[in-house]
Amino acid sequence: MARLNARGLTTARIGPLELALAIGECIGLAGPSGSGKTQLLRALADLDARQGALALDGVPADDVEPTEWRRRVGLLPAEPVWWAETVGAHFPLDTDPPLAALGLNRAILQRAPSTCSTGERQRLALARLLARDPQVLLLDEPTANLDAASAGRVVECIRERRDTGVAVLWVAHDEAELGRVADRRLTLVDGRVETGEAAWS
Ligand SMILES: Nc1ncnc2c1ncn2[C@@H]1O[C@H](COP(=O)(O)OP(=O)(O)OP(=O)(O)O)[C@@H](O)[C@H]1O
Repeated sequence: MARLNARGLTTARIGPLELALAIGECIGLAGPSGSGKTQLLRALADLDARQGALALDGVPADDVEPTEWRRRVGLLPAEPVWWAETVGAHFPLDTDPPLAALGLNRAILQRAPSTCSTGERQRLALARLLARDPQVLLLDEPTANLDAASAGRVVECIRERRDTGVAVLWVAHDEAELGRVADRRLTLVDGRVETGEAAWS
């Protein structure tokens, strides 16, 4: 059974398309700018109006509270939003976010988000997402603002989650990065899945 399954998924800008993301699988999603990658992630996270069927571990999205669906199917946007005064206020209570694994010091939790660098905020947004323990990770260019060392930490962190059964959909423009992280790759063109390749190295 697929961890995340989409059938006939259609929004104003994508589809209809089929997608099956297996337990412990990382699919790399490529495609030209404007092809609909972000829109696909948003549709899977149930953030936009859509048609078609979505299911998580066989349970239809319509049978799951939208907030619970979004906790289980976690989206890391390309431009994460910060609303509270301190970084720490964005983290759920009683959780242990993987800050050290992402090269971040706990002291950063006391700071205002605006005082953090773009790359720090990108990793903090990932830590915030992982702290909620999603079963599916939808990652929109998660290493776009990072140096090689930080990007490597992100890759390791996501691999560890994948190895525990989390399913990952990883959007990137960098073919080499997708080659490193993805079990297989899909390409989106004009909102439709154009190619699916067999397993990468
Ligand atoms: N709210 C909106 N109103 C009108 N058009 C939109 C809206 N949101 C997205 N689009 C359009 O939908 C298309 C797909 O956008 P999307 O952000 O999914 O592309 P993408 O593949 O993620 O691109 P990139 O690689 O540049 O991030 C684009 O042409 C975009 O301009």
